[in-house]
Amino acid sequence: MSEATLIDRLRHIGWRGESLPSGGLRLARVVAQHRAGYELHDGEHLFGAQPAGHFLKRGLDPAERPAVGDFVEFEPGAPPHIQKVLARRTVLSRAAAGERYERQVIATNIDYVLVLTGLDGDFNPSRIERYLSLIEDSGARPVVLLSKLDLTEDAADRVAELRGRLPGEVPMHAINGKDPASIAVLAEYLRPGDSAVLVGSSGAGKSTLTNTLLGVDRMATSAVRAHDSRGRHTTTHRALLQLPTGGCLIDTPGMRELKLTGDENLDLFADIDELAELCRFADCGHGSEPGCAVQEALDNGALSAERWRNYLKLRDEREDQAATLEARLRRQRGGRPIDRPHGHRGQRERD
Ligand SMILES: Nc1nc2c(ncn2[C@@H]2O[C@H](COP(=O)(O)OP(=O)(O)OP(=O)(O)O)[C@@H](O)[C@H]2O)c(=O)[nH]1
Ligand SMILES: [Zn+2]
Repeated sequence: MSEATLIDRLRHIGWRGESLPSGGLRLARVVAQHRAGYELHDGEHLFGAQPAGHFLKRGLDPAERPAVGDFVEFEPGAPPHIQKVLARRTVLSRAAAGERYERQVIATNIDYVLVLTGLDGDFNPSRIERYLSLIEDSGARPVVLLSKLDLTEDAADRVAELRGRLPGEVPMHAINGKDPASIAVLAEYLRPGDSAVLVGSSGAGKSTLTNTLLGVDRMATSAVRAHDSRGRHTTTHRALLQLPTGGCLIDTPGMRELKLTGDENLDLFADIDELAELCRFADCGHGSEPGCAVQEALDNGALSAERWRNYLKLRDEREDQAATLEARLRRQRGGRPIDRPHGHRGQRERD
């Protein structure tokens, strides 16, 4: 096969590089990760692969291991072995569940995160703010999608409420996920070579919208559903979908439970920080202190009580994560010789 064809195929699944690897290595994208290994896609075929030994070394920062979305150089064979992870253009991460702090890479090289919420009972601005806070430092751009426009009578009010709450630069679209007209609305985020992930709670309409974007008819939809119940196998099939618009959609189970990492600035709430600067006391607790600018804004409606509560919640969660992270770094510094093999590690994590 010609080099041009290989490059063209890789570009369709989001590769932005110029030249293919030499020395017998080949290039592919990680589309799924299982306990038993990785699934790679080269733009044409899906196949299993194992990480080379150096990725399994103890003490290696988990963030350096191959992750969903990565472009990797692999050595063909049975099985193929991943040798190298190419530089990532964006990294989505979250705090791993559990008592021990761990920052986990969920997906890389994602251009757009489509945050989907139903305009019906699922509508929840606080959840949208949580997603946006997580995406904040990833390099990926968030797009807020409000589904079930056709089912909701007060859609316009909800859209206006959210528009007033989110920063103006975050694109927002109210859609009917079943209507093929949505494809045109979303096409600018799904252009050839772009990668998107679709996140949102159960029932928000992720499968429905995915099928619409794929142009799958109803029969095929139920076939996809039947597959879904079989779990792991489905992830394989649906892990990287090449859409007719030219972009690709990455479906990773990692996006389902999202915890802050402790590194977020909560930029979304910068106005609240500015407000707090105006309080009479520098250490104002924003409770019953006189001259509290936050209370004043809550009283006169400039700041909504719900948004304030969500800010406090996300801030507490971030502080907890940051404290756990700090404690872990201290343990690492204390417990290891200075001349340790991965000396760059602590440095990176402090960034
Ligand atoms: N009328 C209408 N129904 C929708 C729309 N989006 C989703 N639905 C319906 O809402 C229900 C849930 O949609 P799904 O696509 O299964 O939701 P999901 O986000 O994939 O849910 P999980 O698979 O549990 O994560 C289905 O009955 C869809 O037909 C929409 O925009 N309009
Ligand atoms: Zn105050």
